[in-house]
Amino acid sequence: MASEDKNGAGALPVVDLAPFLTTGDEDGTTAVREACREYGFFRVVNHGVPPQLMARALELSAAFFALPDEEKAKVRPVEGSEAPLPAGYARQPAHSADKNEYLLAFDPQLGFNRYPSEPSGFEGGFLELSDVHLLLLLLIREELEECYVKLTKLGVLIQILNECMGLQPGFLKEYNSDRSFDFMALLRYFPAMADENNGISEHQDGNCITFVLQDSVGGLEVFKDGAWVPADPVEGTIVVNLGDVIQVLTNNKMKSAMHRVVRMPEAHRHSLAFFFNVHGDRWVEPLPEFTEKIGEAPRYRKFLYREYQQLRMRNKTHPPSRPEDVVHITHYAICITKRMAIDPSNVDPHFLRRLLSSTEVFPEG
Ligand SMILES: O=C(O)CCC(=O)C(=O)O
Ligand SMILES: [Fe+2]
Repeated sequence: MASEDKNGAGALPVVDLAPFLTTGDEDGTTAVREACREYGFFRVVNHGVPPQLMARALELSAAFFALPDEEKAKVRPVEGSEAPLPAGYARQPAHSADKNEYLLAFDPQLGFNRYPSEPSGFEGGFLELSDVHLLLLLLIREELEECYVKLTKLGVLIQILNECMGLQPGFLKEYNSDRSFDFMALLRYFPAMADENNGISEHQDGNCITFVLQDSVGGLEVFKDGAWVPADPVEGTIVVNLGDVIQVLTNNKMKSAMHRVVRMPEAHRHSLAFFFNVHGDRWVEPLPEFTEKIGEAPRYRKFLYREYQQLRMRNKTHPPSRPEDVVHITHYAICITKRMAIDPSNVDPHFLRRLLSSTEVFPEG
């Protein structure tokens, strides 16, 4: 089911979902489990999202971002506009930023996605430029909504994770059965400057699982074994990364993947990230299978997902001036300290280094 990615396209394990999607076969979860325990990233093939649809979604996204700002502002819930937005989501700046810009899309059935009304009068044969824009936006709606629905289905991965975690069959499926907190972000990154190439700083996603589609430019990097490894584009594949919710449920046994995006010189990069989320009213806490049943102390206190999502959103809308005030999952970490008598004048520096890097002293975020 899974194999190492040997084609130089970033050292991500590759998971073939064909057996699982066709027969529900959950064999071969070992490699997924290892990938999740090591650094929380893998790549899926035969995932059920048609490659032409993926390519088309990225193409149309590029066409969207190439529109003038005032056309984009009609569908983006920008500052000052009245476009609807689910509670807790930030409005975006009306003008292009210097590193990246994005468009959020929600479940088409929730009615938050905003599109212009049907353009009329095409029969006349002559299209005003703005009508061309309208037509493009309608096309974008159709294809992106199809892509959204297909990516929602990729959520079956939760059942593979359930197996990997050794949970009761169907537990995660039920825990994560509501889809109303999912959303998708279309992203465009600007070309790197001579002295600055940050696209998105290193971070862990706060959600459950993220699916990333990317064009051929590259720039997504994963932190693995103390180094940044490129998750290079491989046509037709989807990059999967685990988020904080899975890390908390497994009491740190599975990793919320650390990643970042580096901008490339002379090229815009387009990607599409689908955030598979638990419902905001769900309590998130380490499961008994990873705590009391194995005699381990919980490393996080329980929290409502909605509360964490709002704190994370606040990081974006009101960025704290001190980096230590940015909210990460460590906000809920239970610090397990060890009391011991140490004579500071007589400490072996190797012992001290090991002690300081011990997750029992400073739980990882
Ligand atoms: O653009 C990408 O490849 C990843 C984006 C990302 O990490 C995020 O939006 O959280
Ligand atoms: Fe991310």
